Amino acid sequence: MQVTVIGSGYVGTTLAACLADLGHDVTNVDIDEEIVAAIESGVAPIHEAGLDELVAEHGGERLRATTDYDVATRANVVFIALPTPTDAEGRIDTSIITAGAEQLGAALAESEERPLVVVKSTVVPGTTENELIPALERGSGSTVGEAFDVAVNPEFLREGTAVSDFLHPDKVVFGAQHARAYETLNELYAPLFERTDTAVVRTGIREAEMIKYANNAFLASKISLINELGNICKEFGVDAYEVADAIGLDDRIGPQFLRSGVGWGGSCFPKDVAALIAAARDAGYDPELLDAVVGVNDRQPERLLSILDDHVDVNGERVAVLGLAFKSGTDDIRSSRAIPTIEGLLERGATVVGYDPVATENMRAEFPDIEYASSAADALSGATAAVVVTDWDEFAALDEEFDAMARPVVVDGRRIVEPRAGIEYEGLTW
Ligand SMILES: NC(=O)c1ccc[n+]([C@@H]2O[C@H](COP(=O)([O-])OP(=O)(O)OC[C@H]3O[C@@H](n4cnc5c(N)ncnc54)[C@H](O)[C@@H]3O)[C@@H](O)[C@H]2O)c1
Ligand SMILES: O=c1ccn([C@@H]2O[C@H](COP(=O)(O)OP(=O)(O)O[C@H]3O[C@H](CO)[C@@H](O)[C@H](O)[C@H]3O)[C@@H](O)[C@H]2O)c(=O)[nH]1
Repeated sequence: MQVTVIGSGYVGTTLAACLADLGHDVTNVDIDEEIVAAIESGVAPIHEAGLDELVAEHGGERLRATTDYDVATRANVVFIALPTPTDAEGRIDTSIITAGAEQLGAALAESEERPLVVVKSTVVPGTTENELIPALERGSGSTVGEAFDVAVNPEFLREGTAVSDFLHPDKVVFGAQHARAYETLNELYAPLFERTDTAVVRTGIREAEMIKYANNAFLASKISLINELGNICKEFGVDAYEVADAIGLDDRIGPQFLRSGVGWGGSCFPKDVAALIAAARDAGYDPELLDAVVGVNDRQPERLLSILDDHVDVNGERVAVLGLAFKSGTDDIRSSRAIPTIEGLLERGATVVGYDPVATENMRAEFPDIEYASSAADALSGATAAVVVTDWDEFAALDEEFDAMARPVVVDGRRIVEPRAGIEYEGLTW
């Protein structure tokens, strides 16, 4: 099929490269000329395992890129994968996606066929019907069902494993109003369904929008719950990881997302939970549990630092922050727990030295005045304490590097460092 993907960030590039790999002719549209040039020359514009290979294989051939929305006139399916950030009050900011939909509508006015416009971005229930369809109609001067059809197909990939998640999903969700839209999506995903045993959820547009938020709210809540239980475990001298392993054996709970520690960050959980809370409140419902989920998450970095305070007064001392990315496997620092951790250390008068295998440059833009080390060993050398914020595998192998610390206090927010004789080790929830 002929596919256009509007927006070529984490989701749009992964989606386009994977669809090209499944045999479709795909064109990414982005306002960023560097991204367009990279894809056209077969280079992935973002770091994702397996993406380089796909873009190298299909870029410039079955995978193209352009800044011109008019390419959508040739498409059977047009995905919208534009950003949906939050505004100052936590509400979803639909200005970018609405403007993009209107521009797409104008291009679709010239379409010979009736393409299916598929909302891939994460949008709160009602957004497609109340904002995106009207924007497409304004742009095209036509109505939904006449010049184009609309569906919602939320994305569940994780950063760091985006390609593998896309090609081996637990489920795909098709939200639509008419059989024709389900059939088109089915045809598009058919090569993937032939390879994998994927659950397909056929549902309405609002339901599909809500499933995405419910998914993320549930996962964020699961982590905040295990963090709350972990904090309680700590009070009783109980190892929260032993408890998590045991409760995870219950099929109704499951073993994933039970790693307690310094909390959740990233480009999705904080933004999506905030948007769901704001949308619920606007609709007249007070989401107390989700408020608490955010509250627990916001407090974990300060708990990490208060454990550090019990060991050492860091005022005037060098403190290493191991890990700056919001999780391992990515250079993304958006809402990383390292940010409040560094802020708390600076408030205490510490001299902060950060280390991350890939996220240093991104954190430097956020905190230009702290020191950055080129290895964990350099960060630890001469430090009075270290706090561990990201679960990079290499931190598990640290050993004699701790001997170079002025005082080997290690407070671990991710259960990744191996405790050993000679270090003053304490975990956040164990
Ligand atoms: N990142 C994830 O892991 C993830 C996973 C699932 C869903 N989502 C959702 O997918 C959507 C996209 O997220 P993302 O992380 O890919 O965003 P992103 O910021 O990585 O990428 C967005 C891209 O859109 C481009 N863009 C901005 N305005 C444009 C315009 N008017 N026309 C064309 N291109 C434009 C930007 O240059 C950028 O390349 C969001 O709604 C997000 O919540 C993200
Ligand atoms: O047991 C756990 C698991 C995760 N985390 C933290 O949770 C955050 C999010 O991790 P993860 O879900 O792996 O990364 P994302 O790439 O943000 O993916 C989430 O957000 C995406 C965007 O909406 C969704 O598509 C994915 O399904 C959803 O997992 C990170 O800070 C992790 O360190 C924990 O603290 N403990």
